[in-house]
Amino acid sequence: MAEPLLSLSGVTSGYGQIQVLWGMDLAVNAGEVVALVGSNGAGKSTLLRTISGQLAPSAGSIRFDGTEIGGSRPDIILKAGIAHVPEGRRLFRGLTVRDNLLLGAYLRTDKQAIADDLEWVFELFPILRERQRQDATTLSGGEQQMCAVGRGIMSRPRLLMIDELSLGLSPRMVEHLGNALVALNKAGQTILLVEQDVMTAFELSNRAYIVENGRVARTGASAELARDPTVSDAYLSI
Ligand SMILES: Nc1ncnc2c1ncn2[C@@H]1O[C@H](COP(=O)(O)OP(=O)(O)OP(=O)(O)O)[C@@H](O)[C@H]1O
Repeated sequence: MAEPLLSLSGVTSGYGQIQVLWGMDLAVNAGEVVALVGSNGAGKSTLLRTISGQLAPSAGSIRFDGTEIGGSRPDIILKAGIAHVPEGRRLFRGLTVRDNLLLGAYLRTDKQAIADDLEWVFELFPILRERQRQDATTLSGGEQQMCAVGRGIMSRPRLLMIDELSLGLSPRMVEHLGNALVALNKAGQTILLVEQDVMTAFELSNRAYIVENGRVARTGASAELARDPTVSDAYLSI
């Protein structure tokens, strides 16, 4: 079998003296949607930050497309093809929706392809086309999430990582974003998704990892995990 697009083996990481990840193993194959679920503080965001280079792993290996990227700078990792949509969206105040989206393409020089990708983002999220000249931080929470995901898409990543897609959003907005993710994946986008809402995570993904205390507690096909009563008893209420 081909090597996974992303593979982590024995990754440990944290913040100074505080160790959060204790030997994480994880793989994402090209074309998959993989979800990370687990309670608050389990280490899911820390894992994404370690993959995208905001944190350097203290041990273990992170391979992307056959190359070791663990400890590389964030811009190198972005250039290698990993985009990180952070928790809390982090849009730039004082910049329009359009300029926030274009910032996602700041490492690219292929003007026509950038224009095509902007059009693709507007197709996925038509409200962003309407609001493109508005300050991005004046958008509603759901629209800001669309803009943050769109900014990630604008780097034309081979792996799109999204932290907390549904946090604080209405069910209708979550459905809308979920549909966009399905469309993106159908177009070939590989996605690693951190999602607090376990059922949404299982519905949107092919496989899932349940993270507990910085370790993988369970992994498997999302459809099977969703049917497993030990999983639903333990995690559906978090
Ligand atoms: N900047 C930081 N400095 C120190 N400790 C941190 C920092 N960010 C997170 N932590 C700690 O790391 C642990 C894991 O946090 P992390 O945000 O990765 O969890 P999570 O699984 O993403 O949960 P949540 O959904 O609540 O964000 C927590 O104990 C948290 O307090």
